[in-house]
Amino acid sequence: MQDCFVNGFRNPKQSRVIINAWAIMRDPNAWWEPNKFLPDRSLESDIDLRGHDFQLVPFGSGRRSCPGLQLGLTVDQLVVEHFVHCFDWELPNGMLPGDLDVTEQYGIVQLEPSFEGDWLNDFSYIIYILMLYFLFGGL
Ligand code: HEM
Repeated sequence: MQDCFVNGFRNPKQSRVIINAWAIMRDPNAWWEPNKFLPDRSLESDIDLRGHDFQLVPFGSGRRSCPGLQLGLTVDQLVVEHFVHCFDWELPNGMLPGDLDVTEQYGIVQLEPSFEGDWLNDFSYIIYILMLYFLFGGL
């Protein structure tokens, strides 16, 4: 392992580098009206989310990208389909979508169990363990 330079910035060996996907997703050079929630922007797009187009990297890119990509996409789709199919959604007490507080909060998502609560309900953690089980033949 060696130090390296990226765009003139020195990265000492063994540095931990965190890609700021939030900033990439809000870069006006990469996205039209980046601060607006426009799901339709994906309809006509040929941007690849498997790590080949760097303006959209939900699963990372390269050798350490997410091995659960296909499972993640499948499960997400199934969950949303079931939610839409099984429930009638509405906001309470005549609330309008604009009344919802969707203010962002600063933070980093970590994949680890919550030992304080009912961690069995932590769906991500169970999926993660299953993935390890299948990958390494049972841990
Ligand atoms: C929509 C769902 C998911 C998203 C958005 C997601 C996203 C990510 C991202 C961004 C990374 C880091 C990639 C990097 O460092 O470049 C990652 C790594 C990883 N993900 Fe996922 N993931 C998802 C679902 C899953 C699932 C379902 C599993 C397991 C069944 C999984 C297992 C892993 C593992 C083991 C790594 C570490 C890979 C490594 O460091 O070599 N992920 N994921």
